[in-house]
Amino acid sequence: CVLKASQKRRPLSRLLEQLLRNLEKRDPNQFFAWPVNDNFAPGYSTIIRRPMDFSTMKQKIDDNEYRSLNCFISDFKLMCNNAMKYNKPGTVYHKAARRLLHSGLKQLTPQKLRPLGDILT
Ligand SMILES: CC(=O)c1cc(-c2ccccc2)c2ncccn12
Repeated sequence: CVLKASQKRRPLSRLLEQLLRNLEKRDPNQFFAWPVNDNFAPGYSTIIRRPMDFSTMKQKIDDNEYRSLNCFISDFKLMCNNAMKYNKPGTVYHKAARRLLHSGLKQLTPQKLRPLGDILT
């Protein structure tokens, strides 16, 4: 069937969804899939002022809240840095965040993204 204009995905949204799926694959334990719950992480909401997780990023894509790739990358970095702030070095979550940040950013370099063409300009 023909997609109505309202259903047509914006090129940037399609790209961000693809990048998000790629980043989620690097979180096999799904530590970053959902907002961190204070019941699992005592005091989390007082220590971390701007929580972020993959489900929230997905919702922001669907709500067209990302005006650019850089805003998307900022939320990804925020999510990883929150985990490295709240969790002590050496913990499974701190290590997973560091690894996710480094491997994720390698996928988001201009060299990797250039083939996607002028969609990013
Ligand atoms: C990302 C993060 O900081 C995190 C994820 C989790 C988490 C726990 C269970 C299932 C999914 C994520 C968590 N638990 C305790 C302390 C911190 N965390």
